[in-house]
Amino acid sequence: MSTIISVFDTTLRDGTQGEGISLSAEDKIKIALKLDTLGVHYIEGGNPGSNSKDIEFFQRVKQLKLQAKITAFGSTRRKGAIAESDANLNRIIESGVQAATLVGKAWDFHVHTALQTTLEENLAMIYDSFRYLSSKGMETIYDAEHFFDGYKNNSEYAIAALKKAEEAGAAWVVLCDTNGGTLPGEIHEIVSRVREQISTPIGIHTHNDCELAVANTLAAVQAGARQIQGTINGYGERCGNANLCSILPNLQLKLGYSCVTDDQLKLLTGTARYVSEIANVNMPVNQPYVGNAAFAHKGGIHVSAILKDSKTYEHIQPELVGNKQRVLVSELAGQSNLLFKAQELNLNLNMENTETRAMIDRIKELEHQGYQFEGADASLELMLREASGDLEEIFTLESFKLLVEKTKDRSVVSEAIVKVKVHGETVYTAAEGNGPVNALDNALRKALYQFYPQIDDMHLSDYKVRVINEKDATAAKVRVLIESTDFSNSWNTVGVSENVIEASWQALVDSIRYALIGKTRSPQSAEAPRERLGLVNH
Ligand SMILES: CC(=O)SCCNC(=O)CCNC(=O)[C@H](O)C(C)(C)COP(=O)(O)OP(=O)(O)OC[C@H]1O[C@@H](n2cnc3c(N)ncnc32)[C@H](O)[C@@H]1OP(=O)(O)O
Ligand SMILES: CC(=O)C(=O)O
Repeated sequence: MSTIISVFDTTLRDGTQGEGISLSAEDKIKIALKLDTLGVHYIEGGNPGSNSKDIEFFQRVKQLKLQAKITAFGSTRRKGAIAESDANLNRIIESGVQAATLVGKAWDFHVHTALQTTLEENLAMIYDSFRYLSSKGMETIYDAEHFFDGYKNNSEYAIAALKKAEEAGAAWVVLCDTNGGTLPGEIHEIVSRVREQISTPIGIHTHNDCELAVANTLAAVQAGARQIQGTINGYGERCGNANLCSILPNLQLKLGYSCVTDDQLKLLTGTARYVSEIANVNMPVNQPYVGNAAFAHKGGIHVSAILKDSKTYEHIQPELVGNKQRVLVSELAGQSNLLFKAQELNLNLNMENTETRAMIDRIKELEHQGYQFEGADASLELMLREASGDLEEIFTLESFKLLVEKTKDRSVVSEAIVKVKVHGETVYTAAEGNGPVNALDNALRKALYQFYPQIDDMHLSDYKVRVINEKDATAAKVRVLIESTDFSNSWNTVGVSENVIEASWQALVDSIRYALIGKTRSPQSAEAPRERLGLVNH
């Protein structure tokens, strides 16, 4: 039977103390539902004594039937006051939650400097506050702020602070590495010593200022802590909190503790991405376990080995945390990368013949010129389909012209004239756009619509230009990356040239070719009358 670890999520409280993170009451509700499905045991919703958004959250969350306990956060009573009249403590009680977390000082230096009171008064503040909330039938959790710094400075006082909370009914005493400056060995030693003196279950709350929050949490658990506090994606004050997305799989898959069920652990990647979407913060691609690149293989030697057995370059099966294996194709690719991609696409690429080697050489040469296929899967797929003879011709370009006009009384208008050949027929169209690329896109679609009406379902969703060799100033090459979407998919294409219009054209054409793979319609069955579209035959 594996040891159960209580998972306390503070994304909605400490997470929102991270720079750039702000969650509405509605956002918090959505995240709480997701956390509940993930199986965390406590969800710290916020600080009802702080703002009305958090008060709204606590009112609304009561209507939901969650498995997790919702906890409200606050601090011990103000110095020189009585707990029963403390506005923040009363707000916690009024919020109607089952559990409360109170932060209280455990470092004598903080008592003198931040609170500017006596050591005795701080102990009384802890005792009174816990006694008051416990008397209201609440489960109380003591976040012993700066516990490790306090213990190193005055261990007797730090332990006395824990004992006061224990005496007053705290269900958990949580040792906080508030400044994030403690090292794993120290954490292990101090937690072990505390266990000898305190019978209340111990929790751990660490910050990531030395990039050790996860390691420190693991060290604490190995020394006997049984509650872990942390946030999704490690959001939190300064450098962040301990990242539950790393802690949960480390504890469960590596150390044999039980945090959530195996099925819930598979929801981890989805939860991390969902929370980052709601928080509007891009997830680092290389985030362990849940990042997009956590199981992405780029080096040819790696890919060659994972094709034989994934274990060669993967420390766990990505599916255990809901992630998946990916293979990137770049100038570091070998034939194995292409073989993997071809298998993924169900393409018959013959590794024995010289064409595959030629294809790798061509990809490497294009990457050298500035193309980047790892961010342009659709352009790569088109190349692979072409090489395996599995690509129908959508159209061929005869010519295009662009006109950009700025007049005194009008804003800038771009016009594109496109001449293409489709199924042997020459089509000539003109269209305006709010920029040259948009005008080209519009004119090309107009030309193709009668043959491929499905083209209406897709649109460009992102357009990025990057100068590749800055030194050459305006003569530099540019790389254009286009993201396109239809109702259910999105895909990326790339173009490179010294001319931004040409680079955009390449990426645009790839985007449209990709969208129309396997969707050719005969001209006879086209639905839209050519006249309506203003098409001219040549
Ligand atoms: C380690 C942590 O992450 S603790 C959590 C930190 N999170 C937050 O601060 C976010 C929410 N905070 C808030 O909304 C506000 O700070 C409030 C509502 C709590 C308090 O606001 P204010 O009354 O305006 O006080 P302010 O924030 O300026 O200062 C904090 C006060 O709390 C006191 N205080 C700090 N810690 C404690 C404690 N553990 N117990 C009692 N009082 C405390 C400070 O001494 C200071 O009092 P002072 O003004 O007499 O010096
Ligand atoms: C309580 C808390 O957030 C800390 O001590 O870091």
